[in-house]
Amino acid sequence: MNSLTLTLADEGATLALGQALARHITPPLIVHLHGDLGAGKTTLTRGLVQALGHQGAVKSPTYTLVEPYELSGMQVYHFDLYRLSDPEELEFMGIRDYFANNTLALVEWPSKGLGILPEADLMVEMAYLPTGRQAILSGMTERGLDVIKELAP
Ligand SMILES: Nc1ncnc2c1ncn2[C@@H]1O[C@H](COP(=O)(O)OP(=O)(O)OP(=O)(O)O)[C@@H](O)[C@H]1O
Repeated sequence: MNSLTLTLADEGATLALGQALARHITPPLIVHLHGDLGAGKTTLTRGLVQALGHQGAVKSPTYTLVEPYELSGMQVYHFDLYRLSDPEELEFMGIRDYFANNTLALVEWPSKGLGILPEADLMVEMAYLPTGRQAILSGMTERGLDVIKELAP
């Protein structure tokens, strides 16, 4: 199975998916989070980051581009590239240095970094449903496919 389609009835279900991901993720892993404004990308990230042990709030780093966390012995970077006007800006911030061995990278709006942002292991596409949200998870590499296998019911 290369992908998994899930219906998330409410915010709690999105948080629970983040928690489930936290249980099955081993770094290095790059997760791209696609979806319109308000589709639930930050909520999913919050569930994941808090399940890894972060106690405080999790906000989208829209202006700072990246929020770093050190959790469960790994380096976690939460990117929000919404305000990136040119993918070249990622070169200036030394993007490659963020994708080291022990790193989990969660990237909102990866389409803004096209061509420079490293490819995803796992792609998550969030979309609106008449009630709630849908999440489609796709494994893009062996490492990403392993996560899908673990998550599959
Ligand atoms: N499965 C769900 N059903 C209904 N509402 C949800 C669901 N998941 C998250 N939400 C709600 O959707 C709203 C927007 O979520 P969130 O901020 O995570 O979106 P986002 O994709 O990060 O948006 P942006 O691109 O603007 O940062 C929040 O109020 C959140 O509680």
